[in-house]
Parts: sequence; C-alpha cells; structure tokens
Amino acid sequence: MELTSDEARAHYDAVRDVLAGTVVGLDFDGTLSPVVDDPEAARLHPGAPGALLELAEVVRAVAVITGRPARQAIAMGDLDALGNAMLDRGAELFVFGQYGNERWSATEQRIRSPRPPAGLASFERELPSVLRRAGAPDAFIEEKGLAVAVHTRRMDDPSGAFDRLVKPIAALAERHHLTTEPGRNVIEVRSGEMHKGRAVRTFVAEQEAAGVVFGGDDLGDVEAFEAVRSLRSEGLPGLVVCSASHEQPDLVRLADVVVDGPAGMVDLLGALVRRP
Ligand SMILES: O=P(O)(O)OC[C@H]1O[C@H](O[C@H]2O[C@H](CO)[C@@H](O)[C@H](O)[C@H]2O)[C@H](O)[C@@H](O)[C@@H]1O
Repeated sequence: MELTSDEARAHYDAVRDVLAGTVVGLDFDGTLSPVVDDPEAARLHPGAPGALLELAEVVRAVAVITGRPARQAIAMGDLDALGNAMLDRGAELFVFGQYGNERWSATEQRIRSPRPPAGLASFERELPSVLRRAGAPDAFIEEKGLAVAVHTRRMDDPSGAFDRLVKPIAALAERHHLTTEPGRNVIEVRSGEMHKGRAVRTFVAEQEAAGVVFGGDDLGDVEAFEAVRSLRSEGLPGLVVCSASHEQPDLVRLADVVVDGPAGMVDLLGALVRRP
C-alpha cells in the first residue's frame, strides 16, 4: 500500500484512532473482485472473505457499495453467509446495490428496491440501433433492472468501441432523462438521482459513524471519494482508498492510499485491523 502524502498518513492514523466507530464502504468489481472478461464470472478475491471477517471484529459496519444489482453481488460474493458470520463477529454487512438505489443488510435479509426509472424501457428499445449505427452491434448489453450496462471488454477493440459508443449512448440517455456513467470498458445508463456519494453519506449518518473509509477503482466511485473528503472537511476522520489499475490511472490522485487492485485491498484491510 502507498500512502500518497504526509497528510494521507495523518488521515490513516485518524481513522485508526476511531476504528471501533468507523464504517467501511467497498466497491465490488475491481476492488473486492478482480476484473474478468465476463461480468457474470466475477467472484470475490480469495482473501476478501477473511479480510472482511477480521474487519467485522473491529469496525462498526461494512457496506458493499456497488453498481451491480444487490441480488447479484450477494450471490457472487456469497454475502449472505458472510454477512451472518460477520454479525457473529460484531459488525453488520450491508449491500447498497445499483449505486445505492437498492439496499440489503445481513439482519434484514431482503432487498429494498425502487421502481425502474421512467425512461429506461424506451431507452433499451432504441439501444440496439444506436449500437449498430456506432459500428458496435455486438457490444454486450447487461440489463440490471434499474439500469443498463453496455460492455466492450470482450470486443476486438474494446477501447475503440468504447470511444465510438460514449457520445451516442449519452445522447440517447439524455433524451430519456437518464444519466451515463462511463467505467472500465463499460458505459452504464441509469437514473441520475442516486450515486455512491449519497450512499456513503446515508451509511455514515445511519450508523452515527465516528470515521469512514471508502475503497473503489472506477469513475462511478468518484462521488463516494468526494463524499469522504467532504465529510472529512466537516470534521469526520476519513480515508479514501484507490484500488489502482492501468485502466483508470486518474483515480489515484483523488486517493489517500493507493493499493494494487483487490489483492492490495485485502492487504490494506488486514493492515487497518492489525494493532500498531
Ligand atoms: O460498482 P462496481 O461494483 O465496481 O460495479 C461496476 C460495474 O462492474 C461490472 O463491470 C466491471 O466488472 C466486470 C467483471 O470484472 C468487467 O468485465 C467489466 O469490464 C467492468 O466494467 C458490472 O458488470 C457492472 O454491472 C457494474 O455496474
């Protein structure tokens, strides 16, 4: 792990000082789960369950804050069982799915979800013709219920296809009053009302947290990074962790701690809980 400055070291120490009251928010893909070609094949890093269990012994609560549907993240991470084991160790596990639109917790054991945004169905109807016109008819469309993700990772020229698609998809989304979220070889389209920054703030408020840590790897995590920084300016100890990749190098400059992907995140969580 790399602390990016002396100031970052001070933020790290400040969070460690209030660890028992701290909440930890973690993104799923690219942070807890290594990025793979097939979105359905993603799984937790093998070290993540152990790291989360150890974390549960020392922090107030943990949340997986993800762009994935909550149901999918729970299944892929076996978070149901992990959440029960974490409860036994003293901390509740939450899943804020679809950028905070959905909510699940280990004690509630059910997913609360709003209705899909009004323009989504008509957006989806027009999407295939937009993909065809942009020369990317075989981009993979992931339908998530409240959102749609268009993936280019498995195409011959993933970044070329991504570049060709960003603008036309954004224009189509705008016509249907939806927001575009570009990510790692993916363009997501969803309601603009919610984002991970709001999810972080809600989590902190509900848990009456004394500190906050958030770890993420992609552009959809930037609002959560900003939420931690602004909570910090309001006096709450906070730490921003970037799970770094060559695909999203610009995120590094927004973080206090930079780790090498999910393996590095597992090490960081271990270091956080270890006594100095
Ligand atoms: O907020 P996250 O937990 O990071 O979820 C963001 C999106 O991640 C998924 O796509 C990414 O991971 C895939 C599997 O490793 C990879 O193939 C893809 O290129 C990445 O963009 C997921 O498919 C989306 O639904 C999530 O919203």
